[in-house]
Amino acid sequence: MNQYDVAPLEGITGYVFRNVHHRYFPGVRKYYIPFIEPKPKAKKIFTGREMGDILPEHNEGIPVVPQILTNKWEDFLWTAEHLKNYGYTEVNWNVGCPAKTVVSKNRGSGFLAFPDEIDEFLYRVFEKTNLKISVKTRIGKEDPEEFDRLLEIYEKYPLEELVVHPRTQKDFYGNIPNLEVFAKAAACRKFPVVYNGDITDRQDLERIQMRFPDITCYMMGRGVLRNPQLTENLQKNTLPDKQKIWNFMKELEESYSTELSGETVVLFKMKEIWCYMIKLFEDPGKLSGKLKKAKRLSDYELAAKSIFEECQIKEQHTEL
Ligand SMILES: Cc1cc2nc3c(=O)[nH]c(=O)nc-3n(C[C@H](O)[C@H](O)[C@H](O)COP(=O)(O)O)c2cc1C
Repeated sequence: MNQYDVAPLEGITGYVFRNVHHRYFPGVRKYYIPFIEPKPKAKKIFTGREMGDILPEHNEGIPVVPQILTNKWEDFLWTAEHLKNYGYTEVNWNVGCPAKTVVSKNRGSGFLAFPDEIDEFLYRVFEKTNLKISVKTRIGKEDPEEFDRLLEIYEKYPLEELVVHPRTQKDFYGNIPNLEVFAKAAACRKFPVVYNGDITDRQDLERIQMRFPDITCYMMGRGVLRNPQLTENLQKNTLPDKQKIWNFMKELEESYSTELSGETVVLFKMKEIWCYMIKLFEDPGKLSGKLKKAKRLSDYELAAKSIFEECQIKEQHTEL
């Protein structure tokens, strides 16, 4: 039986999204919390956003894993110990983020260019903590060939699991996931390996699955924004149900309106999801423009409702 995880998507899959998603589409194995950046010198351990995301009362009954973004093992351990105080038993390390601001500081996938430092980082972390540590990685900074050495290092440590997004930092979200390189991770017997990248429907999943029958766990990010029912559709072998997705979007908007202050912020949050969700529909045409231009929630709601009422869900596979 396959299992499905929801990827960390900074600014999107926070606790509000997570709670509504879990209510509508239960059965996700793990929801990853978007990255937390250690701030050992700051007055507050966690920012407001980070705190909102990790509070146990914001995640009741939801399987969540927090994620840390740093290239300093001391800072990782410092934050991980604080997360332990909130009841977390597993922490994920982000060596995948391709954003320029992160990579320029040799963090996220920028750190992949320093394999010896990665080795030292993991050695220190495993030496000093009994928390379960999983890693979310890309296959290299510049070149997919870098993955051989990286995998060799990962295999030295008892990782809880290794999530692999088979692109380099340089690929960003271009090119297609490199399945030849992913095959090397899929052959690993030291720890479970999770596939992540470009899964939007059953067709995508089956393509990966045929090639890697031993991989049973899949993490999905943008595909869940395109179709929030994706995890359920894959679990139950069903197609997207417009009414259910509409109800989900309505409740998400209500939850954001309760948790956030100001119509503009809620509008921004909903529109961000629509950047991906619009690709679920056949020919949204002018309605898509109306939704993008909406300045009030009432205008947004009208445009969103019209798309759900007037446009068919695409049967054919679409790019993300
Ligand atoms: C808007 C956005 C925010 C993201 N934030 C994070 C993050 O906080 N931590 C992380 O490890 N990856 C982050 N990612 C990467 C995703 O988790 C995922 O690895 C990537 O989107 C590929 O998977 P997908 O094709 O299923 O979307 C982010 C991606 C996007 C598009």
